[in-house]
Amino acid sequence: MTVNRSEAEEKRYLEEVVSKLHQSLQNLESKISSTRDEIIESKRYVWTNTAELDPVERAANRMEISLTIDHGEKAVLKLNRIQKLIAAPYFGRVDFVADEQTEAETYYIGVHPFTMEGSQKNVIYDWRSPVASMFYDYQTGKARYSSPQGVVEGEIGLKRQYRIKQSIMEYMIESSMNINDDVLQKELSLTSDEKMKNIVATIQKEQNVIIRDEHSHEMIIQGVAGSGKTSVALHRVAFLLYRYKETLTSQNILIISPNKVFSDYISNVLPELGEENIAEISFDDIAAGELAGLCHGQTFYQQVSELGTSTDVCLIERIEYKASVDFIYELDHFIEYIQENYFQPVDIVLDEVKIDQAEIWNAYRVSGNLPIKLRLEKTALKITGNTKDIHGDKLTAKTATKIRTLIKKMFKTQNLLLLYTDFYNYIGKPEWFKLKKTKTLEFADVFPMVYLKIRLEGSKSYEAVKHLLVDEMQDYTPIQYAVLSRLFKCKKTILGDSNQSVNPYSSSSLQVIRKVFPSAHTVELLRSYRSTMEIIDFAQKINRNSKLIPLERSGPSPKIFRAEEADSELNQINALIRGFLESEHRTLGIVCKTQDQAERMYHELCGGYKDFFLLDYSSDKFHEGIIVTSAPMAKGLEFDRVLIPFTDASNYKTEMDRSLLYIACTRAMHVLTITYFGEVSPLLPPGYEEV
Ligand SMILES: Nc1ncnc2c1ncn2[C@@H]1O[C@H](COP(=O)(O)OP(=O)(O)OP(=O)(O)O)[C@@H](O)[C@H]1O
Repeated sequence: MTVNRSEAEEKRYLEEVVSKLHQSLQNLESKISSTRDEIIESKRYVWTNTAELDPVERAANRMEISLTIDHGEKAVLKLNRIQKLIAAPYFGRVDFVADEQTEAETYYIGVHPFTMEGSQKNVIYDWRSPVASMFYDYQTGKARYSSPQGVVEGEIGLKRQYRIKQSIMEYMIESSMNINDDVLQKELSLTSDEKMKNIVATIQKEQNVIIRDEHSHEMIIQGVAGSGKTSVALHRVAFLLYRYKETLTSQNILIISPNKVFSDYISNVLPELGEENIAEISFDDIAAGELAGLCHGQTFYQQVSELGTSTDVCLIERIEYKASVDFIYELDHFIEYIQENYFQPVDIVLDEVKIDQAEIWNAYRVSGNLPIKLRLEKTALKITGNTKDIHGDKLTAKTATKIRTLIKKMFKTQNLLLLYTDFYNYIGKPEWFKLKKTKTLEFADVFPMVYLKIRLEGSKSYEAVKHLLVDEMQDYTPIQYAVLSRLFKCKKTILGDSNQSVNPYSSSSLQVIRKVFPSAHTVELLRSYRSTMEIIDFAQKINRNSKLIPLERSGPSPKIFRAEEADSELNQINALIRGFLESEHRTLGIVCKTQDQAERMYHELCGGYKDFFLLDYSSDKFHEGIIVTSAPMAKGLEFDRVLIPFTDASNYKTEMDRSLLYIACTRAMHVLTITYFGEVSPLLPPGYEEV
């Protein structure tokens, strides 16, 4: 029998669920309050009876207090979830009858699960539960899901989606009406939030496959702009934390993110899903940690800024070479070469001890494929362990230390900078290694150096990390991935879009990344959710990706405004800002090509507006309001409206500029406007000029 068939019945049922939730909330509140009293009382007891209690009793009391605190904290967590559920208890429903059963079960699906105290029956199922997967994977008709007991086959008789706000049902949609698109359209037409939000109510089938994948050791997600890569990766984390709750905690998951603003922007998603946030680190942080005390390096963004203005072909040549897969092979060859040729043993004659160079060489040869320093260590230990002095006695500690030092010195040099310089001599291209200043590397040399260091010394391990997320994969070179593989042996989810590189000279295509991770499972996301069809269409004319499928959501056509004079471009921008302030939209991104241009723009407009912010490489917060920034910084973010200034032919002309322009355009959800003075950039499509 189908329960709650009509809308009126659904509304009544919702009231019933909300009332149960309130009841549960009250119970929890009184439980928390009595737990608090209990803790205070226990502490007072220990405090006032300290003198009489023996150490065992004191320890037992402390243990009891800590257990009670633990229970209290769990109750507070549950209380927070119940409070959220009261506002929106569930968003979906499936009625499913398993093949061997006669009656359909009704499953209401929400962000968190809910069971009344003392009852076995779930009132609300967690969106990550096995049965909830059918909500994302099937319409009505034949369906199946995998449970820990095996695959369950059957039929979905009814499927519904709801939008509930402040405990009130705003709408409910039946599955027969192409629900996904309808509900999605409604969700996507809303104005942006200050932070990225969860998408549990509208996860799409192809996204669900990625979220629930349990088997891939490495998963690569190539997705077009706005296809939900970042959202999906975060939901995947939430799913894995649920699925492997016994062995995986948020402390075991690390995300390599492009910058702090991006980390702040995504920081709401996991807490919204009831999970703790995960730690983040940038590639620059990893390099700084590995090279601490040895040398400094230019950062990725400093390199991008330099390339924004430099046309130094030698610099570009150096960057391109070091961003190739062949470069890793050559560096590996060099490391093999020095292993064989830089170790030059000689006879040791010292303190009544004589060791033949052949013996040392043998010990070195059988010391295996270890990082060079460890190999030398092992060789030295082996020799000192096996050697006797001329009287047949074991070596004294002092002599053994001297011999170990001598053996380690038989390796030509362990100075990293010297070794790295030697590499370029070895390949016959000494001119390809240039320091920016004393002990400061160009960014293109930072990760080769880290790689060399790991091969020389071994690596500081990140063993606590059991799952690594890498966002914006296109901006990382093969050597960076080679470093990752050595530092992180854990499972990885790697995501990005090859069309959104902020540095085309060192970007990695999907094919290249697959060469580095040949056994990775690769998936593509082709549907774009962020921008209206008009904005997607415009962006596609700048950087075509024939595979991209826009979601059918319409809005105003992008506009290009030409300023009559240099000064009037600023007037035009002020008028567009006023238009934004009068609209219902909450975020406007003024996205310049470079950080210098963004700073200039910020200072020219500053003072005129409140909620006006500059996002630069040192920023760490994403704000609502008017945000002036550069395309490299805006990567990964989104705004209701985007305004791209200075799009004249001299500012946007190279392939790198094309990529930056594409990134800037695809940050817009609803409105895109472009301004310029002089000659329009040839990268912009014709037919959008406002007259
Ligand atoms: N299934 C979905 N339901 C609702 N919104 C979605 C869905 N998938 C993606 N979105 C929305 O689309 C927008 C883009 O998502 P996200 O930033 O995760 O995409 P991305 O592929 O990482 O983008 P980019 O590479 O362009 O930075 C976000 O507003 C996100 O909430």
